[in-house]
Amino acid sequence: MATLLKHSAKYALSGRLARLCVHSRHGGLQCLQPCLLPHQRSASTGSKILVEMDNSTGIAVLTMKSPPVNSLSLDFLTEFSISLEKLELDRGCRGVILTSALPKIFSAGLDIMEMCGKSPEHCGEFWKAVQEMWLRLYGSSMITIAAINGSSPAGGCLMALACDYRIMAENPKYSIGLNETQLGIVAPFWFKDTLVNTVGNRVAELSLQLGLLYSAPDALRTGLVDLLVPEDKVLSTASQTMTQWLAIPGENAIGSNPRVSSSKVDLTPKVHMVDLSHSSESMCSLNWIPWTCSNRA
Ligand SMILES: CCCCC/C=C\C/C=C\CC/C=C/CC(=O)SCCNC(=O)CCNC(=O)[C@H](O)C(C)(C)COP(=O)(O)OP(=O)(O)OC[C@H]1O[C@@H](n2cnc3c(N)ncnc32)[C@H](O)[C@@H]1OP(=O)(O)O
Repeated sequence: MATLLKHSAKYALSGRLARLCVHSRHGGLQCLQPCLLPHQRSASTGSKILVEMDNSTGIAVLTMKSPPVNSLSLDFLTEFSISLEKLELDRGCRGVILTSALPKIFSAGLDIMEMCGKSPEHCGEFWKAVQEMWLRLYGSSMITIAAINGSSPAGGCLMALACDYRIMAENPKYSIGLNETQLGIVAPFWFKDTLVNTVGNRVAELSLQLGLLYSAPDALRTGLVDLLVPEDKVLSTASQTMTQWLAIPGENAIGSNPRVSSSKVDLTPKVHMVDLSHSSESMCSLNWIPWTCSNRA
């Protein structure tokens, strides 16, 4: 299922985002305002996300800047997906580094306020935006690297897992993991699949059943992250790593889409986005009963 979703991700725009993108073409989306910086750099900043594009390297840095904890609200997720889609459509952009402007926090995951006392319609829209974020990141044809410079529980961890590579600050106070069961909720199957793809069945099984949050060193040990570096080196290491990844042949490979790197599969649209909001494990489904769902990998 994850593979299917990944393949469908790049080309599928669900309702809200599609509407906003059309809206933006008419100049109505006020949150993304481009401005030019020296040295072939350009930047666009919304209220929650800063995108800095270096045209000489093809590397964009997408910085989450939504205090206090970069929680994934509907507005945040919408801005995030739009930003990523813009980069996806920019043929000059080949790699994206995802990081946080906030001290000590990468992302606190889904915004709890979005999940309390809201209408079913709002929940549906919110949940669709969560899916969209994941589909866009996981299915991106760009190289994606998470520069994890703070704690990253639950949905924050999912964001990092959806990237191709994870570099974390080696601060033992920072933690990362899918801790949903500790909150009395179940990580949906596609969260689970993303974790299994990274750490394997047994580690994922234990992580999900116990809702484990790993310290940075333990995250490295389990394979949840790929590299630990001193805090002040997270971003520079991510840039260096990105440069190495981008040097791998791919762009001119026979039959390849010039935008799709060698590490990515053919993303020719074949299927449309699966509406997970109607799945039995979705928060919006009438059948969604958290304690009956299994997290077994
Ligand atoms: C909770 C679920 C409700 C029911 C949902 C029902 C159905 C859902 C079905 C399926 C969904 C399954 C998937 C879920 C994925 C998720 O992401 S769930 C969210 C999980 N997130 C967390 O558990 C993170 C909780 N936060 C923390 O651990 C810490 O805050 C932190 C991020 C490590 C930061 O710690 P620190 O000490 O620096 O700061 P504070 O704790 O003092 O927090 C500061 C400030 O931020 C607010 N806040 C923290 N996390 C969130 C959040 N996720 N959403 C919104 N707001 C958050 C916190 O309340 C403080 O606010 P203040 O008191 O107003 O200053």
